[in-house]
Amino acid sequence: MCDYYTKLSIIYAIKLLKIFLIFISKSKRFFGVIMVTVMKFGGTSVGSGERIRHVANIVVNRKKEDKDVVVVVSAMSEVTNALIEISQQALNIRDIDKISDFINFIKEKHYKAIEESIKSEKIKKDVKKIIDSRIDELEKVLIGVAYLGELTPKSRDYILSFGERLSSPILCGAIRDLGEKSIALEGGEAGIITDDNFGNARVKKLKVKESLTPLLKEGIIPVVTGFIGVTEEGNITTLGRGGSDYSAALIGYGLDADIIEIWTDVSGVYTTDPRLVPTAKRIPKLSYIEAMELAYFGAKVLHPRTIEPAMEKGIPILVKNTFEPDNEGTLITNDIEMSDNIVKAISTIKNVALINIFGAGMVGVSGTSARIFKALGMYNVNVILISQGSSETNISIVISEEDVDKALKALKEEFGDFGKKSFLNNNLIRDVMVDKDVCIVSVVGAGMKGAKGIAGKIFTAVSESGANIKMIAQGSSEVNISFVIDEKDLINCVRKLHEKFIEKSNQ
Ligand SMILES: Nc1ncnc2c1ncn2[C@@H]1O[C@H](COP(=O)(O)OP(=O)(O)O)[C@@H](O)[C@H]1O
Ligand SMILES: N[C@@H](CC(=O)OP(=O)(O)O)C(=O)O
Repeated sequence: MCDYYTKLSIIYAIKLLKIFLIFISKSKRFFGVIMVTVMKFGGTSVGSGERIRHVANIVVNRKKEDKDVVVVVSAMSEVTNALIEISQQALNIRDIDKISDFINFIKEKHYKAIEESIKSEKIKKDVKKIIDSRIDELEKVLIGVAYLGELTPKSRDYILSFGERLSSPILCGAIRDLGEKSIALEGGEAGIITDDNFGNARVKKLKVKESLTPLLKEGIIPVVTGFIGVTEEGNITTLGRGGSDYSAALIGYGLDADIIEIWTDVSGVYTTDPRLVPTAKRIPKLSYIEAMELAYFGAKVLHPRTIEPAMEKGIPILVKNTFEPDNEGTLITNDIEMSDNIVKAISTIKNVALINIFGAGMVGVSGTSARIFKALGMYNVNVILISQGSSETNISIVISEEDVDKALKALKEEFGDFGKKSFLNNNLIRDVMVDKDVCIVSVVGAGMKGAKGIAGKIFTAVSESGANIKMIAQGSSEVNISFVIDEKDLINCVRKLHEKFIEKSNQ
């Protein structure tokens, strides 16, 4: 009996708490504080008209829960890759017929999406008008590239921006079709102002609050292009591949959002890429630091720069599956959830190169590393991993494979010609060796901090998988150990680590 009354009072206490929380949220709104959810949908989530309509339904349902919603959308899947390819072809082959074929393909794809996602003839007509004018603009730029035989980083970014500038009006139309007010905006119009580092622009200013708050106050759902920003001079920039997640984080930061949701094609952040290891499991909770390490070291589900703005303001990030919206996904916050597993996840980066810089001349010469990194920085070469031997005769770095030529040029300019392998030449750098068929494997988990013997166990498992470790680095955060192996050994190595540290969790 007593049990019955205890249960009843708990139920009533929970109900009262819920009412109290709703009251707080409504009164916040009453006092002019906007409660915002930023929802970012990736390329696969808007990969067809049917999917766009499904996404519009998710957005509209959220709006009906009395939430202010800002949507950030990527290009339809494969469109950004196709834009990269055609811009390169316009430059190299300079074939106008190829450009016409591409334009027809893009037009058909987006027209089909409009037909499938929007029912109202009036809205369809409005959206087609926008799409027509953007595709016309795109065709002119591509023809310009072919005639001039010139593709600058600035014009390349302009071309790449069309992916998102075509998908956003369609999603906006589909939301309007479901009865909500919506406006499509470009990243710059939403207040993302960047420097002019085309291809990988950095944010200079955020005017997100000024741009979006008036719309939210009128009950409008802004649909913002992910991936792109604008310079103060008005040139479109891109934020790096996969950068729409970062756009969502910037908008969340600018609006002091309550939550930033990343809607994708998997049910959250997994213990490793589920495409690589089918037994990978969803991680229900991650700390910002763990998520940052995973994203930095290749977990494609999150763009590496997404975490920082959210972390700075303590805004939770929730990774959700568009095709399984009831799945809880992964919640990323400041809290460090200690699980039974010391190792929480494994991520990988392919298409990298290991550069080994040798030279006995480097011993005791202060500032050599600084000169190496300065030289690489001048050529915009991003260094992913660094390791220096204690003898100081060797520094190893890992960079993106596509940056190798630039890196060699930078080092030659700074240190003169190397390769003359004699100490008599008195060169600071005696030789530089490049290993291209390698990849990075990173093992991440907050529990690794201070855990004795974990590195030994990891490397034993790596050797059991048959892989040979070529370089090791441990980040200063101590929640990550990264190493380089041959790319051919990648799958076996990751599967072995996953089996040993995650599936059989007796670490
Ligand atoms: N640890 C991981 N957890 C989840 N997904 C991962 C992980 N590592 C890599 N991925 C890959 O990231 C993909 C989602 O990222 P992406 O293709 O950029 O999605 P979107 O188009 O929605 O932005 C997944 O399909 C998955 O294969
Ligand atoms: N469309 C851009 C930006 C992006 O973030 O896309 P996605 O969300 O589909 O990864 C790209 O492919 O790089």
